[in-house]
Amino acid sequence: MIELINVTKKFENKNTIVFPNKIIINSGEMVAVIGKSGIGKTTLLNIIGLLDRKESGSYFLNKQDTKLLTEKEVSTLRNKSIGFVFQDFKLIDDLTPKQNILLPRRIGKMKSDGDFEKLIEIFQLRSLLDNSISELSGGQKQRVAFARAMIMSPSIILADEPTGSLDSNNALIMLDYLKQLNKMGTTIITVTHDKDIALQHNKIIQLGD
Ligand SMILES: Nc1ncnc2c1ncn2[C@@H]1O[C@H](COP(=O)(O)OP(=O)(O)OP(=O)(O)O)[C@@H](O)[C@H]1O
Repeated sequence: MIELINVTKKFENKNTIVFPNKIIINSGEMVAVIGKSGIGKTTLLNIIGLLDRKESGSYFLNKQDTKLLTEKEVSTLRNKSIGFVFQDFKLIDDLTPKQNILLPRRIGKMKSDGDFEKLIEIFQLRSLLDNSISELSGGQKQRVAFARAMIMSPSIILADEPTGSLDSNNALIMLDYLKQLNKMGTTIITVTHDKDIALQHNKIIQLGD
């Protein structure tokens, strides 16, 4: 369970974002975060994903006050429990798609490849595994990013505009992947500009008016 109480984020240049007083996301929910450009959607994902810990207010993750976690605890939690799909994918160009997908397992010093085979089937990546990242289309990069986000079987997936660079057909396929994951119990939090995509989630969090 994710619980944010009176959270605000002040950037060094004094930009301040005030989030709703209470944001509660239960385990197993599939939630869309919407709101106009610049309102703070990505910032919210960064806070929930513990990438940004300099917010004020309280953030409880599974009843644990995240302010009390050490940096080491945070990086273990992030690697094991939270999968990110970033707006710009953040794939590593010097690694192949296969190496990118397996990177969290290597960082976590895991000997097995986990669900690698299953994920490359789901995301139809077999023929691309040893290509260069720069040769991939936006949609292909997005599928690699998803497989990497899921390789640790995280309990939470945070996806920033996961359908942003896809045509409408592939956007629906991506949404289906998210729904399948959610059916298996994964909490999904999707930032999206697309009202139709948002309406396919169980809950919508609107930032701003
Ligand atoms: N590192 C930073 N330093 C200063 N201001 C920042 C920083 N990151 C974000 N901001 C500001 O915080 C606000 C929220 O940014 P954020 O990226 O979270 O918005 P968003 O709702 O995700 O926007 P978009 O839909 O355009 O992606 C914006 O006004 C942005 O300029």
